[in-house]
Amino acid sequence: MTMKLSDGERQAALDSLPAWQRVDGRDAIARDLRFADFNAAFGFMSRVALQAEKMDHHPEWTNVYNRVRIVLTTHDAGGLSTRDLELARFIDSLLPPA
Ligand SMILES: C[C@H](O)[C@H](O)[C@H]1CNC2=NC(N)=NC(=O)C2=N1
Repeated sequence: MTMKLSDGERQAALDSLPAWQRVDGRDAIARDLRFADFNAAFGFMSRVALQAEKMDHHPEWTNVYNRVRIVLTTHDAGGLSTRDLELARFIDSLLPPA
């Protein structure tokens, strides 16, 4: 069973993922992105979607034209887990350094 991160683990994880912010009132992290156009945004989302299926771990996200907001949390654990960190690192690996 996936366990929520402890307070210390959460802080260390956030320190290691500078492009991600905590979400107010939730044990979750978010990253806001802007692409050149819808095609670029949707191409990125497709790559994330394939990885999410592989991991059986899925983002909460919204897309408006060239903007994508991604929120990661582990529903089964009721908060952030190592699965979110793994998916966040994969997402970061697709993007230029922040
Ligand atoms: C049954 C299935 O394995 C689970 O519901 C998976 C699917 N994707 C998931 N995604 C996320 N973000 N959190 C989960 O707890 C989760 N659980």
